Amino acid sequence: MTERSRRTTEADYDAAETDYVESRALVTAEAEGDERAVEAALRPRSLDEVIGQERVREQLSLVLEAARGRNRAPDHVLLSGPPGLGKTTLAMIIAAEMSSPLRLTSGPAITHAGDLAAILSGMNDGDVLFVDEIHRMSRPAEEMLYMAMEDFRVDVVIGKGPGATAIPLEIPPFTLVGATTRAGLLPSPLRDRFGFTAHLEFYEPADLDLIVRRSAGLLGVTLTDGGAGEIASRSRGTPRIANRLLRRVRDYAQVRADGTVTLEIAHRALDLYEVDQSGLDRLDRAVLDVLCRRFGGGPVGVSTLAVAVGEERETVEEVAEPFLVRSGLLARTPRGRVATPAAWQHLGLAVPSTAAFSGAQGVSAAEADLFTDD
Ligand SMILES: Nc1ncnc2c1ncn2[C@@H]1O[C@H](COP(=O)(O)OP(=O)(O)OP(=O)(O)O)[C@@H](O)[C@H]1O
Repeated sequence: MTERSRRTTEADYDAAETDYVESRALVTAEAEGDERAVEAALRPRSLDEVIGQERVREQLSLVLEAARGRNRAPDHVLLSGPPGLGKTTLAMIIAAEMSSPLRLTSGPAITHAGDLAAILSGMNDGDVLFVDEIHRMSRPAEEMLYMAMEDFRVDVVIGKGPGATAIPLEIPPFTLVGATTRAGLLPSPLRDRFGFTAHLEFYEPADLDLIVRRSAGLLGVTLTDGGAGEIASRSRGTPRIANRLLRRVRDYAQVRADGTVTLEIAHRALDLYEVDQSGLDRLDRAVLDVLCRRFGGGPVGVSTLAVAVGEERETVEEVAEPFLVRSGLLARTPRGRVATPAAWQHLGLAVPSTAAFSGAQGVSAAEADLFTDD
């Protein structure tokens, strides 16, 4: 295991432990101004506390209950979906519901097969291993994982070339929970080894409303119906954003008003933070702006778009794009990303009669990338 991955794993593990061992340390966390700790304290702890995602919740509850009944580790679970929808939360809940320790790591931290072997060799019967961003694991580690998932065994290769020897290493039965924002990037041998796959969808405003109210309760924030609704409707279907906006609106209410989050206060605060009525933030608007004003509505490749807005391709692709597509403002086509008529209207621009969107067929991000040059 490399020093970097050891540090990542241990730090993550410590963070998970802290989440679970300590009670909801909101007061302390808040006093220390630690936003990450506040976020951790807002996480639902059991499936019953999870709001929305009914189908995933029901399916997962069945998988876990059956495993508990058989007194066996549940099948490996793959969670996919855009950031902030609750993948880490669900991984923690799986471990908690199985009363099993949780180990956390991430794909980018596993740079060598040896890193993975070191993690796996420290596992105990029934442990849950959470690998975030599993699509970013190195190829040799990925191949080692196939065998570990299926046979609970890995071959650790010692040495190089003709003198190399493979030492088999038995691993106690464990449950792998993989999370990915890009399920399409997972090679099918890996995808097929997950016994249960759940795709998390963006949340409906009514669910976000409940999430905002629950978090406000935990944070001790007084909030009116209008205030909750306004935050929910600007949260881009994402609980993490709902919680973040709630914290910013709370700051505004505390400093500029009497502390109560009303519709008016939420409205003013979110305008100040440049989150518009549809929940689009600066990056979303920058993507649409560049697409319409600089590239005439597209089609344009995602890498070009990312350079034009000064962001990483992954950020545009994984953070901005899914919400823009879902909002009907952007389409992925075989020739590149295209602004829809609604995007022009959203920016207050006239829809050009020659808009590239006419007749555009929406395709998945992976398909769109097959055709574009970036
Ligand atoms: N269903 C839910 N009900 C209530 N709160 C939720 C729910 N899902 C997520 N949250 C809240 O949203 C925050 C973000 O969730 P989480 O970290 O699990 O997302 P994620 O999908 O793992 O994101 P990333 O991929 O960026 O790590 C959590 O702190 C949690 O409080």
